[in-house]
Amino acid sequence: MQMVELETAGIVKRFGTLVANDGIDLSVARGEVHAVMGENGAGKSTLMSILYGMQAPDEGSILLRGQEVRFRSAVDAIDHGMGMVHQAFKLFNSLTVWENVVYGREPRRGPALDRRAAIAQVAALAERFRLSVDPTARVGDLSVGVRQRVEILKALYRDARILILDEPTAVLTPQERDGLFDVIRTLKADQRTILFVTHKLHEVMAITDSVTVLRQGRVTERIATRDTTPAEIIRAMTGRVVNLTVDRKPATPGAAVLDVQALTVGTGAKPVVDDLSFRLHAGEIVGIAGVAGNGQTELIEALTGLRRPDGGRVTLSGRDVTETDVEAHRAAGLAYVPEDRAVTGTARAASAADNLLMGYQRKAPFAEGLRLNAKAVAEHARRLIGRFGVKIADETVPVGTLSGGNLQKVVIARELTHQAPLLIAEQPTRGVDVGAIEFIHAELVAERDRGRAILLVSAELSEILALSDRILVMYEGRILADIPAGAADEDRLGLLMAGRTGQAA
Ligand SMILES: Nc1ncnc2c1ncn2[C@@H]1O[C@H](COP(=O)(O)OP(=O)(O)OP(=O)(O)O)[C@@H](O)[C@H]1O
Repeated sequence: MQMVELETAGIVKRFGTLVANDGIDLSVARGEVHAVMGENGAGKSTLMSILYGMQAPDEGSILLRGQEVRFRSAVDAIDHGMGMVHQAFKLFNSLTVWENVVYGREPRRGPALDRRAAIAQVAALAERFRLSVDPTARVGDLSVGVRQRVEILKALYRDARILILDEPTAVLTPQERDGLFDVIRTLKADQRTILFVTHKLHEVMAITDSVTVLRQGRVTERIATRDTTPAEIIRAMTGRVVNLTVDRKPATPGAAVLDVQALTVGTGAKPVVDDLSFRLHAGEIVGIAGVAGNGQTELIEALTGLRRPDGGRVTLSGRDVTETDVEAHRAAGLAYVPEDRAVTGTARAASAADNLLMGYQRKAPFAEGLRLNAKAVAEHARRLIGRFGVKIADETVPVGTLSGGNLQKVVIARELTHQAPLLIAEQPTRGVDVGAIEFIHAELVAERDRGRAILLVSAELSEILALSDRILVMYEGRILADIPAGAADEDRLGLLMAGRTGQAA
């Protein structure tokens, strides 16, 4: 009989009239990898933030190894052996790996920080848990996958017995994901307990021992992974059957909507975007695959008017927009779903209605002279909230309190409903649940079939493969390969994304 490491009994958390956690019982054995799943807004993040001491529950209790605990803060939770790797890493980019890991708990020799001991301890910890990382490297120079390892090291350095991983694979390549899974296995062998929050069913099946499914703040399923199936988990999450494959006919591309010629961002010997050319046509979805940090961000900034390129030309619907700003790009026919929904995608303090309108307020039927037609704005918002299944009380609520996935739906809803010839969608389904992924994918394909040109940037290779008619692989600022979707698979793309053309050919 395995020992129970973590238990919750009847956890309740309310926000006004909304019950985010409605009596949650969780039970996780020591050394278990336990998945926590549920639709957007089901209450996963709320529960994790309670387990990590960031919020106090209104009711219920947490038991660690049979003892009831009450965390007063995250520091208190850490002192009790809790660790958490957030989706947005909390590291200092200008500091080294070891400085980040020991920060706040530095080994000392007398009053002075013992640098050598710190580096040695971090190196030993990395070796023990097979977290390959150079302790003296600067964090800002590291890839996303390695930075995630630094976060895990930070938790282990504080002797985390229970590690919460919040959608840890969202930004990883397949190879990095496999590396993370190896680390998880090593942690498990050392009797560490893992809570794995994810929307990805294949990962749950691959790495976890058991699953708790939440729905509207309640547990609808608690089962050993080997005794269940993805379809059963989906039913527990959504109460319905979800189609995981995208129905899609071959594309019939029309005229070029976006023409990028010799685009360069950055100067010097190695620009971030390096002499890059491609065309995107009406009625096709072109996917950009690449490990974060290979120039995709800068490419998209240059294509959307957020940044002036240092060379080359961008033509949108026949207009040269190279030197123009975002507004001019929008006017020429750009819709844009940005990667960072919380910062550039939405205004957190503004209502859902305002967020669903943003950027389009001067168009009919919303503009009435210099004023807004409030009725049209509200109706438009209510229609989109219903159609996209945004979980929100009504359109007047500020979007800052929405769960991550619901915020993403707001951005997608806004950008899909305006008939711009070009849609640039960055990580369109990051953090959204299976049901919403099914819906968003079907909408993107429908938009393509209506003749839109869609540029899809995604770290999710299965998404690139499911949707793209053509795939461009970016590596070090260049397009390393331009392949028809039929000729691509995860392994080949993974190798290309790591810059390895030889093996992939
Ligand atoms: N500070 C807050 N104030 C008001 N409501 C909140 C707050 N935090 C969360 N909520 C609400 O609680 C519910 C649960 O949100 P939570 O973030 O826990 O969901 P989730 O399962 O993590 O969703 P996702 O998969 O989208 O991240 C949502 O309806 C959300 O809008």
